[in-house]
Amino acid sequence: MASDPDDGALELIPRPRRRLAPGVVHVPGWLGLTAQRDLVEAARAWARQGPGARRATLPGGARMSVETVCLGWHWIPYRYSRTRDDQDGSAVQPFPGWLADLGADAVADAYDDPAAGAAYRPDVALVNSYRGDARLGMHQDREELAPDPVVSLSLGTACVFRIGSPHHRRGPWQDVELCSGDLLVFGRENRLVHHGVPKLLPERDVPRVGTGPGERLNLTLRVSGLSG
Ligand SMILES: O=C(O)CCC(=O)C(=O)O
Ligand SMILES: [Fe+2]
Repeated sequence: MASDPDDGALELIPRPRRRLAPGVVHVPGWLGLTAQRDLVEAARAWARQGPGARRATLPGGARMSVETVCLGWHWIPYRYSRTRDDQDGSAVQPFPGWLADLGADAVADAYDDPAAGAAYRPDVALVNSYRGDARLGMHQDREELAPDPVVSLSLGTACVFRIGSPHHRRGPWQDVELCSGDLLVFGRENRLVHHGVPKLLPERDVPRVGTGPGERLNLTLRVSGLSG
């Protein structure tokens, strides 16, 4: 991703890119400030449209603490729909072509594999907003029928991102800090890795990207493998 001129000042201590496990790559500061601000603005517009973002209800009746708006396919625990069945039933918002292009760049960069990037056409995004004590329990992203990687982009307040293995929901796991602008890709043999967000790190400085006080936004891009 092209960097923009005021990015360097924020990275006083450079954080190197890291391969956390086979197919799992963390690229700190992948998005420049302008791109971060543009994405936050886009996320605000998506959350204003129609019935807006919502805290999804889990099958047991509990509500998630994270607020989500979906693009392309609407995710309801644990399935996809073209309509917002747990809201007003309206059609899900379209998945923009420019976001698919961004996802393709992300995969190409993270895997250092232009062909993998060119082949990547995500058609689902979950745009998650975390505030206060919001967190996300350990889970797998497994409602998709396609094997393609998941691209995650973080904006605003930093968090602890916990990543384990595809085989066990409990540890061992690694805790990684995801900061504004960071890219994380998980795919290949770790496409079904267990992961979650146990807490936000609001004490961290956050670049002014347009998120609310203490707010973290995360976009996950996925290939549904669904048609229709
Ligand atoms: O917020 C994050 O970093 C992860 C989000 C996530 O795992 C999901 O939406 O399935
Ligand atoms: Fe996930």
